[in-house]
Amino acid sequence: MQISDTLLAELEELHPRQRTAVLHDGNVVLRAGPGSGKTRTLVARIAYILQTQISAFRGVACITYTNAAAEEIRRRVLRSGVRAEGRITCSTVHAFCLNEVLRAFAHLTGQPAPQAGQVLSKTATEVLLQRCFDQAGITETLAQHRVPQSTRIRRALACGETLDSFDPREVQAARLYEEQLLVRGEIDFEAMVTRAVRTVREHEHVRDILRARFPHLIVDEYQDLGGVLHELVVALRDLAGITVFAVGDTDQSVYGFTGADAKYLTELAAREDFRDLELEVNYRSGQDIITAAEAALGLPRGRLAREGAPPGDVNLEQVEGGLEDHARVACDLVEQAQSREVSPEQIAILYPARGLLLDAVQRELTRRELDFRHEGDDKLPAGSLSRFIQRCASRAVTNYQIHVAPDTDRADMLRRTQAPSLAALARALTTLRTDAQLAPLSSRLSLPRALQMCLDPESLYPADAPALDWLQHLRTGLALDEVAAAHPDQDNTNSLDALTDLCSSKDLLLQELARGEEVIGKVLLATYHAAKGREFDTVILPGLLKGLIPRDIPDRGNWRRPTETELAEQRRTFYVALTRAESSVNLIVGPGYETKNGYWISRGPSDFVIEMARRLFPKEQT
Ligand SMILES: Nc1ncnc2c1ncn2[C@@H]1O[C@H](COP(=O)(O)OP(=O)(O)OP(=O)(O)O)[C@@H](O)[C@H]1O
Repeated sequence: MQISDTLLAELEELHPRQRTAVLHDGNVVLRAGPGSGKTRTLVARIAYILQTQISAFRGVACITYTNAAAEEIRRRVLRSGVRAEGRITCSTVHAFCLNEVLRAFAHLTGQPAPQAGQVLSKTATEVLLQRCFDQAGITETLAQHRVPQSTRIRRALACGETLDSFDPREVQAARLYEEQLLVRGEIDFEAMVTRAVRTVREHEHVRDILRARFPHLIVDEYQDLGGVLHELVVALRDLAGITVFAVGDTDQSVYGFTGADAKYLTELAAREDFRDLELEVNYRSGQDIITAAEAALGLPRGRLAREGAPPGDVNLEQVEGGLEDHARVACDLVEQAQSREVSPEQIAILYPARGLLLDAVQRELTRRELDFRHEGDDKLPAGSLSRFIQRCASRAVTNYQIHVAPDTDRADMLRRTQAPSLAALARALTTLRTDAQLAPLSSRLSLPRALQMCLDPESLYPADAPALDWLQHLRTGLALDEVAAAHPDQDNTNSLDALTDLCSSKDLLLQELARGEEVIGKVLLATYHAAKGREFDTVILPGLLKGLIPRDIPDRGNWRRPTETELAEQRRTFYVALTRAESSVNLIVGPGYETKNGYWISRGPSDFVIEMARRLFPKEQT
């Protein structure tokens, strides 16, 4: 089979080790540090397999940690000149389990596929868990604070792991919860995976069909998988004979609180039927940034920047006061970067967790009229339908902005725009309809046309038009009520009405609906976790204070110091944040901060920064 020129050129540009990973005929574990081109290699591998290794009737399944990562990988594979429409199934593990296993084989396994509204929303999950807590006699804490712990117990139960380290009452509550799901005919995101594993293990014909459809499985961010997901991958490998390509970095394992464990990546790499490959060059960051990040991690990996890369800056800023000072300095740094012509979307202000620091930074950005995008802003309803609507709003607003821009700016705006394409939106709507078990809107061609008529009409909606009118038009034009009514995910069944209520009660403008999705011209404000997998010219880290990072852990209504394991995970999260920077990373420290009740906590700078400085400058007093 022929390789396209684009893919050939890409293979030539890759490092020989990356190329080996792409071309290896068999299972691969690719372990590598930040910025080493794991994602780039993974994309090339998918394109290579689709073009040369399997027939046009077969495909590749790719499992990623987030929907955004799935969309990005699909976009990049399609850009590499591969005719892959319909042959690449790129989704989160939950979507994979629901659509490719539970739904796809419901008729063969006799297990009913989740129907409208049966996939519990976050709130419904918490309500049910609370009932199980009550039955198990747990009164000292609310169930909503223990969801991650309950998830960990359920995963341990599903994998048959020892439960000794858990509170027996919480184990009982988790068992009750599982029973209740079955009795009520409901499912939640966790149960999707456990039921999918059981289906693959117990049904040979399911395995045969899966292998025929997807002879290759690609898994990104493997270090963030928990035991159940690892079981699924192992079952697909050992029982179904699917070739696995797993990518990850144990140093970037940051989801331990949900039961994820980097040991599964190490286990896979140790297997004889896997080729274990490592990448050593960091193509993203300057050498000074890499060295500082490794010092913060406390593990000198000795990774090298690409040859000729500028060393980059690591700046330490000390403030005298509390979080308001951190916010002021962070905004000064944004303005300085902009004066060096770094575009706003190349600047990220990252924070460890919600709270007073985030509030202070948001206030200061707003006061200075610095346009920013706060990711994780959960004022809008959750769920894939709500997100689809926000992406549509983003396209509508971008179109309008380009339309009213001076002629001279248009070419540049078009080049830089990251508003979703009609094709991407059409794919998202098709997925929503498939999940809701609805027939396609009509013929293949008419879906992009229906989208075009809603989003790019001749007379465009101004960015400051009321969002309500626009949303009503979209609801009808794309038959979204049908999707909401039939969708199994409760978040989606509720979100359309919730969004409409919000638009009318808060008089939201179209641009406010689009806000969370717009990128260009906006500084990013996000958690360390949300910044994972991304890169920015300049990274600003305010609030590096003991108590905030490493931060204390809420536990049964109180706060406690992190355990060793939690501390190590927080350190890795800090490492992830540092390694997002290409040219400049800015650490802001100070003497302490004021709590909500006005108490001054003077615990000084973060231990992570102090340890980092000691390792970098062992002879100097820090
Ligand atoms: N062989 C290469 N030559 C030049 N640039 C490369 C090469 N491989 C990757 N890059 C670039 O390095 C940057 C980081 O790559 P990528 O995002 O794939 O890394 P990653 O390993 O997935 O990072 P992380 O784990 O930190 O998310 C990207 O800008 C990518 O284009």
